[in-house]
Amino acid sequence: MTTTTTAKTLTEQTGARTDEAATLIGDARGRIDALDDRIIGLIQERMAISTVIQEARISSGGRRVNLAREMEVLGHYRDALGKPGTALAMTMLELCRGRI
Ligand SMILES: C=C(O[C@@H]1C=C(C(=O)O)C=C[C@H]1O)C(=O)O
Repeated sequence: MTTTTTAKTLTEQTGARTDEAATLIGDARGRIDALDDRIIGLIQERMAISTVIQEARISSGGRRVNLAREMEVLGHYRDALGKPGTALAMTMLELCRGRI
């Protein structure tokens, strides 16, 4: 079987109907990709700090999870981003301390 790959034009890649809109979208997507890389890096940094806290608490005889603190974190995200912020924070907490 032979596979032929044809490069897509910027207009095809973006769904725009004009070259002007395609260029704007292409540039803006580049900025979004850069932001996503930074966000992922920040989440990884948060995971590492959260692990330090959890290990210190467990080593001291405590539990991995502290629900009162998690309520504060959830409230922080909800206040800033509304209901979807709560869902985002719940996913982030799961990344940081696993499923409970
Ligand atoms: C990091 C902590 O430990 C756990 C992880 C949390 C987090 O990642 O924000 C919050 C509460 C705890 O369940 C903490 O107590 O601050």
